[in-house]
Amino acid sequence: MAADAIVATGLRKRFVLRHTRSLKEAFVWFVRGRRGELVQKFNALDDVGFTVRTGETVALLGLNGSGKSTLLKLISGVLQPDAGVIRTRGHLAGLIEVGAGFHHDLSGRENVYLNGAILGMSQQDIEERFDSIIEFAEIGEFIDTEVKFYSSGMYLRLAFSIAVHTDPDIFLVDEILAVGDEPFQRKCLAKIRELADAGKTLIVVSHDLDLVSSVCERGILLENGRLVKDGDVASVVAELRQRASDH
Ligand SMILES: Nc1ncnc2c1ncn2[C@@H]1O[C@H](COP(=O)(O)OP(=O)(O)OP(=O)(O)O)[C@@H](O)[C@H]1O
Repeated sequence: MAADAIVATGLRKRFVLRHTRSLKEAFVWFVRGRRGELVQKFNALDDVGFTVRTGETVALLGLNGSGKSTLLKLISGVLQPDAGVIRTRGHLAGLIEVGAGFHHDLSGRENVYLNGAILGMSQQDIEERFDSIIEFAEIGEFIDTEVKFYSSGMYLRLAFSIAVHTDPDIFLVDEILAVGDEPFQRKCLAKIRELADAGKTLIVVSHDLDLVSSVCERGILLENGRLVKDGDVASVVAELRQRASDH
């Protein structure tokens, strides 16, 4: 039986909704003995729990602001939950914020080494995979150009290529297809399917419901930070479409 790749229980993430208060509001708050909170907070995720088995392909679905990216960031460890526990097993990689680990003043080549190291590759791993990373990214002669001059598509290509070359057990994908052109989207998709066929665990966030239906077997639906449905992708997509039309 497959092991658990991700176990999440009782996850809560709170964000500040409003920082600024008028001087009067701040004064009233102060003279009333600082009761309540001066900043207004809300739960971007509230009591979210689920288990993903190794090799499962899961789509995180929901309308804008429902908490999908926040959940992905908790899984990746970029953010820590305010309550609850998240555990992952194996090497994790993915595209959460495209090129987040990139250093703007460094060239593509230098960023491959930097990013590769951040994602857990040794110097030797990177050297061995370097040509393949560049070839997949189709960066060509721009490899020695500083990445601040890259287009958003070029950024995406390089970041995606580095991430897939780290040989992850769990691959997280957030709206990857948004900035890539069509040929590159197809290539990414083929790579993602290849990872899924190789038994890797995939977590995908996308508003392209046809795409996630074709890539993922399971769907998790979030609404206002709460998990409202978890099941086979077709039924969860149908539920989301229903809720969206009632919206
Ligand atoms: N760093 C932050 N500080 C404050 N609020 C945040 C922060 N990150 C996210 N939020 C808020 O948390 C809520 C959930 O955001 P999140 O990006 O997870 O939603 P999403 O489902 O991925 O949305 P979308 O489909 O629009 O990408 C939103 O209301 C968002 O404004």
